[in-house]
Amino acid sequence: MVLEINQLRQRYGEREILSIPSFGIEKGIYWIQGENGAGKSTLFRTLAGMLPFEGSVKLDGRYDLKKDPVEYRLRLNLGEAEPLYPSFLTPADLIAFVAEAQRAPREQREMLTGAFGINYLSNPFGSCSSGMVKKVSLLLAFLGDPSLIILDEPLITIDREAREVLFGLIKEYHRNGVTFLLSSHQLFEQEGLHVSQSFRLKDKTLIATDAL
Ligand SMILES: Nc1ncnc2c1ncn2[C@@H]1O[C@H](COP(=O)(O)OP(=O)(O)OP(=O)(O)O)[C@@H](O)[C@H]1O
Repeated sequence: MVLEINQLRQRYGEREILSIPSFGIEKGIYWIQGENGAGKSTLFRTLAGMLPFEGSVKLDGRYDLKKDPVEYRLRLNLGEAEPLYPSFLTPADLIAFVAEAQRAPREQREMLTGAFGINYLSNPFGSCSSGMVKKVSLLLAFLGDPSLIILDEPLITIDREAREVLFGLIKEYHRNGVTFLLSSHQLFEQEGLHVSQSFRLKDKTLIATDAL
């Protein structure tokens, strides 16, 4: 299995947000739905190793988030819904930093920068449009050699052209064996993206739904 979750519990203070007894997915493209506040972003941040949690999460049947934190993080990339970067930082610096951390080759970095048409790499984030910030965050999610890419609300603020680039990359990476977890309040099927299965985050857990 690409991703395996067991007895996952997540809370903010006293308030429990997630309680997932078990969940697993094989290779594919998955759509995670859920009402506002259901806990999608919390789940994604937990899976990306950004929040402490109870339970276990494993990638590729062997990399345990708690026991193999570096190997695990090299194989899971998260594109956040509303990325926030320090205003003084430039896209060029951030891309170089993440590329190094994810051991991404220079050609991949250049291919992605070109694909998203990201110019003005040296202007700090403070002067970038929200669409540009989002495009940089999406680019970062494709760096390296991930098994799983999680994109939280990837379609917000990006224009039609960037959306086409994004769907092209998802399809290409998927052909090369990468699994995707996507959340969106918009329908992916209308964009020509075939989703393997869809899940709904409800009552703190993930439930399979065939109502696509
Ligand atoms: N850092 C935090 N501290 C305390 N509570 C939080 C924190 N982040 C999120 N929450 C709460 O946890 C719940 C789940 O939030 P989350 O952002 O994960 O939901 P979501 O499904 O991504 O929602 P949306 O579709 O609106 O983006 C919400 O009630 C939210 O207010």
